[in-house]
Amino acid sequence: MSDAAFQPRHITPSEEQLAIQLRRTRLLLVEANAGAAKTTTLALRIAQALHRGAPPESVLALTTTEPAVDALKARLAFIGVEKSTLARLRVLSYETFSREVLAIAEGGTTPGLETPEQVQPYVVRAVERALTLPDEPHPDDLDTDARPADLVEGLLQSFDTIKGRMLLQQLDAEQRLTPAIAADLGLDYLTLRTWLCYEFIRRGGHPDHPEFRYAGDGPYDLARQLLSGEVQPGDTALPHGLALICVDEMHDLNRAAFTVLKAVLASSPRAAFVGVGDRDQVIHAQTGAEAAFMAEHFKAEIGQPEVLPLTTTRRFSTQLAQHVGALARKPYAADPQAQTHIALEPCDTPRLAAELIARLAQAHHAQTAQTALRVLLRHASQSVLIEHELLRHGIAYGTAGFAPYLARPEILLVRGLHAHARQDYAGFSTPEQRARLLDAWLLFTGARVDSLELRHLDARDAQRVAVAEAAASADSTHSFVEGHALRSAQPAARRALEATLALLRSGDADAFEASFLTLLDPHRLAARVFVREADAERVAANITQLHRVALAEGGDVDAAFRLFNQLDAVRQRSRGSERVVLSSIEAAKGLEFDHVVLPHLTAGEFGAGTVENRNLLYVALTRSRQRLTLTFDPARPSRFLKDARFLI
Ligand SMILES: Nc1ncnc2c1ncn2[C@@H]1O[C@H](COP(=O)(O)OP(=O)(O)OP(=O)(O)O)[C@@H](O)[C@H]1O
Repeated sequence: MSDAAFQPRHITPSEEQLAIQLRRTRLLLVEANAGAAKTTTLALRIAQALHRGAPPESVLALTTTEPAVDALKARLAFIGVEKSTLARLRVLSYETFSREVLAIAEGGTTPGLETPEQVQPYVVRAVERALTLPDEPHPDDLDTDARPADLVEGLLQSFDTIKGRMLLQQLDAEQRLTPAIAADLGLDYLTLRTWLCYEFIRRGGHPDHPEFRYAGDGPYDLARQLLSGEVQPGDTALPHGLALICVDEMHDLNRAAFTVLKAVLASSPRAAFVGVGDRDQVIHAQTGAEAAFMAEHFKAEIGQPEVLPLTTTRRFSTQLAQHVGALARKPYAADPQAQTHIALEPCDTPRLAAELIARLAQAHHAQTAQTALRVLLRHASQSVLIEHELLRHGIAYGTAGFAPYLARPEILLVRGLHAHARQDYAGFSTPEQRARLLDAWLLFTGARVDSLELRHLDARDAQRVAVAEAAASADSTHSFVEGHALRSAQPAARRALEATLALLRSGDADAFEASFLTLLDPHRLAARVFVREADAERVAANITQLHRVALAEGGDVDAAFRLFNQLDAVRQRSRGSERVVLSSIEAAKGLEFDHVVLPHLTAGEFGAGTVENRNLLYVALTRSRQRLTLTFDPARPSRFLKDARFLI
């Protein structure tokens, strides 16, 4: 085995980085600020292990999300790890890793459910079961006037916490569950009872594996089996003989993932471990993420780690580091060579901010350097006005973390309402566009496809076939909306949609301005369909923004909708852009961009002064390299601007 240092491409490691790259210690932790080269240094450490002769398959790197997986792979490629080697390394999210281990332990894969809407029926059944169980010792504590469907959102949030923190595994197996114990766990009794019923339904009746797994169930199920001894460290299902185990974004560890990590370490006792994280980047506290897993819990349950520093951010200037340090209330050193230009742009209205962003994007495209401009948004609905402005100027852009506004189901529905009212489907010229439009109609009307000829198919396939047939022409699309989507809509949805259609048929601009949102009532329309209140709010916000944009186009309602159609055609013709991207903050975690624009740092726009919002802002600000542009309404600046000393 050679111990010469791996020589990376593109960078010269600092002494601190080299110390981490070369350290062979069994347990090594690095806690450092955003941009201090944690992911890069983890990549260097992995490359060093390969350089020393470790087979790529003997390296396991775990992290929280798929974007974080991609960020680490990108860093490995950046420093010169060959593509063929990269493909053999195991860089995985906890969820994927745990499900892979469980598939081996259980002898087969378990179906995954992706959305809250897919798990909703199971949660509703669980509530109904909890409310009707015979011999319930505390029936008064289960009293609720709410409909089970209205409880689903809150329950799923509590389930995230129960799973991530492994709350029930903290109790004795024999302990009887009482309202007092529920309160000790920070839950109400109905939630606790429903959780037990939900797990009974999810796991019951299947001898080898659960009926399904939803987000967080991979690490939770594996951790549970590890604690109960069904899977043990050293079992063949777990990898062993690993040379190196790494964890990136370690601040996102929760109890379930930590339990999995402990078993991975115990199964490969000779492996070296390196974990890196930054406690101010915790944005998933609801799933039990806690910085303590890279500090006191680690020490108590795994062992005393060696701790090495990465003291200096390599990404941005000292000036920006001072602002971010003030926000996070911690020291923040930066590379004195790095230059980041910070521009504070007061914009009295969102429209002015959108115009500014369009100008910045245009100038950005005019540069020859292939640099990236990323507009980071707190809410997807904030993109409507900005995208509209970009499209009007023919400026190519992409999106990350959300769909382009003209393709969002609720916007398709509104455009489809207008197309239906006017019997003009010019904006939906291909069968694919009409199929997406019909999917939106079915989503918001709650109408089901119920055709004798399609009875042999399951509900989803039947809908796909029926929609594809109906989308073949504009006429058949119109008939499907009239004869099916509207006719079988739930009565309240149908009333709202028909009233909106009548309004759009009238072409009356004043009525459109005054009554469109009241008649359609997008929040209620969405609340009937989506489980999460946040989703209903998002739908309502998107439609409200579209309405505003339509009004700003002048008095002619039909002309505004024709413009949406034209802009959608522009969007589809342009191949999108990787150089100018509008994105959620979550989708930018772990990444960096030459120019970051953070619009709407205005009171009430970014969110209240909670730790989670502050950490989101911290993540957003620290993505920038050479330029950072912040916009805000000077009459109502966000308090975060003061906390970060951008404003006095
Ligand atoms: N030795 C080096 N010389 C110059 N630049 C470096 C060096 N090491 C890392 N960098 C650069 O520093 C920047 C930040 O690195 P990296 O993304 O690894 O930081 P991080 O701590 O993981 O950030 P975050 O916490 O935001 O995920 C990158 O642009 C990277 O290329």
